[in-house]
Amino acid sequence: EENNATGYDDSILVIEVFDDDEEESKYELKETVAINAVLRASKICQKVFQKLVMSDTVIKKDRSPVTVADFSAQAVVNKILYETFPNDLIVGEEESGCLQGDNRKELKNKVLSLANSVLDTPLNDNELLDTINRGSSPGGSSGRIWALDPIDGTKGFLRGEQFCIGLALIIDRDVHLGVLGCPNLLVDLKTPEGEKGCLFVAIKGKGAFQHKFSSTEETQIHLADISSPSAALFCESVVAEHSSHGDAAKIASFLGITKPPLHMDSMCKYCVVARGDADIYLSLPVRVDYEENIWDHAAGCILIKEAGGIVSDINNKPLDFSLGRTLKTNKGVVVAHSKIHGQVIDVVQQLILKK
Ligand SMILES: Nc1ncnc2c1ncn2[C@@H]1O[C@H](COP(=O)(O)OS(=O)(=O)O)[C@@H](OP(=O)(O)O)[C@H]1O
Ligand SMILES: [Mg+2]
Ligand SMILES: [Mg+2]
Ligand SMILES: [Mg+2]
Repeated sequence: EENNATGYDDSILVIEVFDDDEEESKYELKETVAINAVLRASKICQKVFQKLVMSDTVIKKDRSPVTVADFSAQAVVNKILYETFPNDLIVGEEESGCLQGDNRKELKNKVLSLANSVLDTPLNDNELLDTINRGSSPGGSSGRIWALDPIDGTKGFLRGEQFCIGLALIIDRDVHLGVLGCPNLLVDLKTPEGEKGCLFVAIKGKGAFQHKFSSTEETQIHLADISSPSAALFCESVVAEHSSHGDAAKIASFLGITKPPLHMDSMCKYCVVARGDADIYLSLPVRVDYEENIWDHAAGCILIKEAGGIVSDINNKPLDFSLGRTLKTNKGVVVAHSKIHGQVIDVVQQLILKK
């Protein structure tokens, strides 16, 4: 009934939201809260997609798109985190600037009713912007910091392709938890007509797991066992401005890779590598001045580590999540099974660093 204001369709809700008080839950509080928040945000994205109109998307200062779904997903996750962990910091991608001003009232109202359509305790008009802006923490090297991408791969979302809701908990510079909701990702890539909607959970020292949105049953996931990079399937961004497709093609050819790359938006790339559907993920700098954001990598990074892989930058340095909102000392990302990561890095260094 809360949806009347938006007219958004509530009939495509397939997610069975994890219950906070589910007794047999094997997850700790921080894990249950993060899963619950990501599933509710995923639900918003699923139900809004069919109804999106042009005016639901705004172009930000950096010329990237943001939609009502990104804002309401961030509001929902921030609200749920704050209810249980009021002292934790949040580094979230979005801020409320675009929702302010008289000409943005309609947009703001849509964001509010969408958020409230999945929240148990609704936000009021005055709370919305502050709740979104709770994601403005500068980050840093101590304490509990959540890294949130309310929609990673907004361009993929708008195309009806891959995107994800990414949430990670960083404690004293180390990622302890990663939760990724991928509403458009096939549960099994080999069954294209099959079910879509996957939730990934990685807990430091405990492994990486996948759930279907339609069930709370989990399966542990691992990278595919691979001994030679030549047999690898590699994935990279759809968007050539985000990752150099030319450099990736050269690296692949040097490694003897013959399979064409899998183009996919968002941290879904980390997910498909983590569960063994692809073997390598390359994000290769296009611009020297671009700093990667922590919310674009933190959840994916722990997922890969817990599934048996290695994540580094192109210089083979681990990603450093303790330096603020961006990965100031890292360039690009190279993900692969621990057995072949070294070989991939060797070729990356020969080809990219010497150009
Ligand atoms: N220049 C540049 N270089 C690298 N990455 C960039 C760049 N510009 C943007 N972004 C971020 O890429 C996020 C989407 O990921 P993609 O799957 O398109 O690309 S990538 O694999 O991360 O390169 C996308 O995240 P969302 O904005 O959440 O969609 C951007 O934060
Ligand atoms: Mg964005
Ligand atoms: Mg992103
Ligand atoms: Mg985003």
